[in-house]
Amino acid sequence: MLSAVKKRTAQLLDQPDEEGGLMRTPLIAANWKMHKTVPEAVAMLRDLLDRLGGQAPTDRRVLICPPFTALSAVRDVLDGTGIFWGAQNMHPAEEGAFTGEISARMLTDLGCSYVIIGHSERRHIFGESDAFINQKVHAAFAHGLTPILAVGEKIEQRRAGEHEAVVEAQLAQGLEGVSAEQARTLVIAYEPVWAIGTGETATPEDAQAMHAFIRGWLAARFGDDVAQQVIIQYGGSVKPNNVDALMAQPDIDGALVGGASLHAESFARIIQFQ
Ligand SMILES: O=C[C@H](O)COP(=O)(O)O
Repeated sequence: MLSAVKKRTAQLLDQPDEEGGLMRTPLIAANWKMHKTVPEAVAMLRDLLDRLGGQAPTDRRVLICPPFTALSAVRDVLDGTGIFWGAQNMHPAEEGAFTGEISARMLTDLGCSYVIIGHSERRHIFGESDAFINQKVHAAFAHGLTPILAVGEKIEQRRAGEHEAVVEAQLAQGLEGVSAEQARTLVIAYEPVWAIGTGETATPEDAQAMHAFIRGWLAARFGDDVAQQVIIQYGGSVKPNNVDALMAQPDIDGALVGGASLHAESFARIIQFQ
């Protein structure tokens, strides 16, 4: 039945649709990575809000993940606008001698709703393991943060036909010990590593195929009803000129946007996908 699941946009967030079915509210997220000072962050968001008429759209969810240093200022600008803010990473411990790290408590103290966990740059540049990522997922849930678990294969793994196996292993290990009730609120971001920051996007069909595979895995692990509620974002060179085709795919429920989220004009257009 999963192939029959249609993405539906809601007039009111998180409400059952008119058919009594489950719906997935699209989630468009900005991952600013290591970009923007506080004044730059504030200026971009004011520009973005102007372009959106001062408020988040009601039929899709918008999330900004700035660097830690800008979170407080981002909260001050976004509070009351309906746009969410979150973090790009966190440490799984409550607190302690972890120089340079940030805990879930610190993020919720700043009003964060989401945290990106297991981004490929954390996995491949900073050597984060699936076991460590799994600890972060549990810590996020324990503090009421929604984890955005990022998964995706490298180009050599795709060429070798290993992409589904790679993603399956990342899901299985990253979600070890997660309950069905927790999984219901989860976000997965599929980001093929070869498409990140390269301008090379997966075709809508290739992305859809992997998203359907991920939803099938979630259904087998947590049940169909849970799988139908999980938001699965695509990330990797999402731009104004390709977002519509990507978002038209039935299992692509949102976008995790890097480069094109840094500028108000391009990010506003992505938010306003058709
Ligand atoms: O988290 C975002 C992704 O890494 C995508 O980045 P990109 O849009 O610059 O390719």
